[in-house]
Amino acid sequence: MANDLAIETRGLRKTYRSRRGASVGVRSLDLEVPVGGVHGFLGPNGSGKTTTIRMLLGLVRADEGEMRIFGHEVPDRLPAVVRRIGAIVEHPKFYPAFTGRKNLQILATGIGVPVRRVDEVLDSVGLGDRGKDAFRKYSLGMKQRLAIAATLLKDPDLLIFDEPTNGLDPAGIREIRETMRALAVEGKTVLVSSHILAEVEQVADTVSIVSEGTIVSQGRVADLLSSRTAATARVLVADPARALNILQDAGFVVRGDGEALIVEGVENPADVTRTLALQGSYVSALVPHKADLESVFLELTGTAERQSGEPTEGVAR
Ligand SMILES: Nc1ncnc2c1ncn2[C@@H]1O[C@H](COP(=O)(O)OP(=O)(O)OP(=O)(O)O)[C@@H](O)[C@H]1O
Repeated sequence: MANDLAIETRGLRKTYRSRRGASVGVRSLDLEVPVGGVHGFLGPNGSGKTTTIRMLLGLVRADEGEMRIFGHEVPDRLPAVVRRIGAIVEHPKFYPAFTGRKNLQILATGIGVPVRRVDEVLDSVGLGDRGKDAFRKYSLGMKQRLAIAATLLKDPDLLIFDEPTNGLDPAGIREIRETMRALAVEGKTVLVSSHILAEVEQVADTVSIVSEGTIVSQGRVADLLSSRTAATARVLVADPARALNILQDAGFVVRGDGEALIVEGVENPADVTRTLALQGSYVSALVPHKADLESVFLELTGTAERQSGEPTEGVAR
């Protein structure tokens, strides 16, 4: 297994059994999360993200497969690596009447972390000047950032956040996103699960896309997109009707789209501009049509959450 991975799973399988029958949590799940940066763990509801995270943290037992965190086999070697992991899996409990700072001081004392660390972690999540306010006065986004601050007390190398933006408004989502980005800049590895692609797309360096309990694609966001770049170009010219004929005569598959032309199967955009220029038709703009992560996600998972009217940001469950 590779050393440059913060998390690695091989052939992970978990089936939940009850009197009502069996339900597959994950099946042959091979996850690879590189060290450093934000990794988006993406998939529709029920695709197995929480099950995977709970298995990694030793909260649920896998039926089959291997898991490693920073090279340590888990759950067997979890004690060796647990100090390097901070996780939010469920809503953490804080005392509503105590200030954010007081809540963290209690936690720090409980886990043997120097209390001076509290102000550092409040600063890290942008709550430095709100630490003296009572927890009950916090917005949902601030509550969630306090939860993130709590996971930072031990100064872990790996942070695992399961749907951290659930229930937050767009401003809260943005704050969490900025917090995750800042953690990645500090050199941490952040695994963040979400079923709302737009939340993760802007912040993730790498992603894995899970569908029905198995990984259907993973890697750098840029690579995932470029591997699926449709070789289609949108071309603007002064005289589209004439340019359309020129390109058709040269063998291009082309159609009109209002003032523009859409040219399919373009391996090299310069071929289009050269062909037109040779006939005295000059291109004013040529925009390659790239796939976005949304279409890749929909294609791979077969879901259409946004198309069914679900908001791209905000509460979604
Ligand atoms: N405790 C459980 N008992 C029985 N089935 C379960 C249990 N937990 C999860 N499952 C099933 O396992 C599958 C994966 O669920 P999981 O919660 O891991 O998905 P998820 O991707 O985290 O989805 P969500 O975003 O809705 O939390 C689902 O079909 C779910 O119904």
